[in-house]
Amino acid sequence: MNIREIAARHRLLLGGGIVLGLLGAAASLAQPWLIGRLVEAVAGDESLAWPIALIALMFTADAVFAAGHAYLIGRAGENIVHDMRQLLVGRLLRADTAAFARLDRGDVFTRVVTDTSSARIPLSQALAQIVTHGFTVVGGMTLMALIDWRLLLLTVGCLGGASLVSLVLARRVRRASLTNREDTGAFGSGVQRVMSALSTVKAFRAEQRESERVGGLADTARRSGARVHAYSAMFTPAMNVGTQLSLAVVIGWGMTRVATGSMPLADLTAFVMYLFYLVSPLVLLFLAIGQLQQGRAAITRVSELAAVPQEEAGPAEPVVPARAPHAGPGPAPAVRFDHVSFGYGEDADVLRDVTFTVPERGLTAIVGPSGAGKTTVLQLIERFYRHSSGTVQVGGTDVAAMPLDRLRGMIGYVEQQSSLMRGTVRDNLTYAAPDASDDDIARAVTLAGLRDVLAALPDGLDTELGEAGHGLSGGQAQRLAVARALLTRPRVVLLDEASSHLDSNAEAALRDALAGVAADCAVVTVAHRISTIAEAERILVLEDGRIRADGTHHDLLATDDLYRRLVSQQLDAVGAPG
Ligand SMILES: Nc1ncnc2c1ncn2[C@@H]1O[C@H](COP(=O)(O)OP(=O)(O)OP(=O)(O)O)[C@@H](O)[C@H]1O
Repeated sequence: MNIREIAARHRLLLGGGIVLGLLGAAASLAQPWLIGRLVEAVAGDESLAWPIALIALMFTADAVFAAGHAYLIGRAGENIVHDMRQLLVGRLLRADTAAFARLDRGDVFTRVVTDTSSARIPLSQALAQIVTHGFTVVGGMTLMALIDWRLLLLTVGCLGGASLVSLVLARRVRRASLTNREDTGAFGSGVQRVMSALSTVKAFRAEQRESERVGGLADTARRSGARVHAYSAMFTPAMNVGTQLSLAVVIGWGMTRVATGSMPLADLTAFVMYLFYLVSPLVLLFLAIGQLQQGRAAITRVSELAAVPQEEAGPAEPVVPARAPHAGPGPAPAVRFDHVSFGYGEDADVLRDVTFTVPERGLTAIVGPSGAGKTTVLQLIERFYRHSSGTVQVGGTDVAAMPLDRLRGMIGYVEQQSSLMRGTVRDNLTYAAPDASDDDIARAVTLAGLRDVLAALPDGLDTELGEAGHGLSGGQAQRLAVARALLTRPRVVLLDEASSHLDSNAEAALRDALAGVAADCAVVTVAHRISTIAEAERILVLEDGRIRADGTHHDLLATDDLYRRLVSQQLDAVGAPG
């Protein structure tokens, strides 16, 4: 679905609004003509009751239709904004991981919140105004031509010049407002950037520098916004000059003709009234053209974001391979990599010809120097990225042949950085299983070694956490993330251990938790701590994107230099034998 289809979905409301607008315009166009008849009735000493009653009826109809028009168009506009926002949020949540990573968060925020609001204007308000005011202008001019075409030519001559100036201004407004939208997006990005790293800003005493930098962005947005207002502000005066000029000319020449008897006074009165009635729709028509131009810039920005590449959802049902993928005895391995290679974008491969198997149960640790590709392995299991060659299997099935939803339902992922959200501990814990029973929650909490932590919190499970789990220590947050991953009883738990060191109590709690979990399912952990490494039944040593060695802690200590080095670095870091 694209933006125009969204607008088309609300065509009934829009159409209804436009019809009411046209009826209102017709009612207002009838008024000068009726006033002309009133002047005739006064001059002819006829009854005034009918002309006055009709004029009152037209005023009332005009007001009622105008109110109905504004309501229906406003409502259609809000519906369009809502649908655009839903479309964008849906597409962002299902965006391809690599494409999403390239987006600027602040700019995305501006597009979803502000640009959707502006994009509604050309699709509802400006569109309706162009139709109804266009009708009033054309209708008014036709009636004026019927009264006196020579006076109309004079009027068009005076107003035409002003209209040309307004059209030029409309184009300038569009360009200025596009720049202003970009500047506002840049300001949003600047704010987002500092807000997401506020403690870094404080720790490096960069408050003043950042405040000047973000202030500079706000100033750029102010200046381009002022330019939009400067051009917009010239619209009405430009039209006013045209109107005043045409009024002076029409009254001057018209009165001369009335004096010579070649034009009835009633016709001149009606003509001058049409001229007055025409000015406001004409100004609004040009303003609507300006708004249309401004809104087109917003539609472009919304459409660009809606085109963000989407993650492939995989087949609706698992594809049954011709040959059973797992031919060996016993249950299928939890995870299997078979000659897998992968690179981010055009860059060189980060993983090269990686082959390993993770058994159905137990703890498998992945170790290796920084940048070796450990986190990337976990991300390929989750299918955040597609590997370029080889096969990745989870539970004996190729991940490419599985519906994405089912694949991720089999996995519990604990990220390296705190992945908690603002909300209560319970909200965070039950994120993947909102209907989890109290028993299931208690089990996950116990397995993750969180019972004592929860007991010490002021409101237990209902304690409110701040942004990114603010209110818990790093170790507690990590164990809460483990409990969350366990709640759905996944087949495979992926844990990306933070490289920072927890205190020894927290470390022991996490180690016990992992041992408990690994008795039930497969745990694959990127391990930095010697305590985790030593606990693992099997260790994969990754170096520069390749599996260099695998085996138990003791085997590897005896056979692999890099492993010995990694372990001794860890021992140095913790200052105690593992
Ligand atoms: N989103 C990404 N886009 C491009 N390159 C990336 C991306 N993520 C990681 N890389 C690169 O891939 C390589 C492997 O990164 P990865 O995060 O898997 O390493 P790691 O072994 O987990 O490192 P660490 O122990 O420091 O967390 C690195 O060279 C990194 O620069």
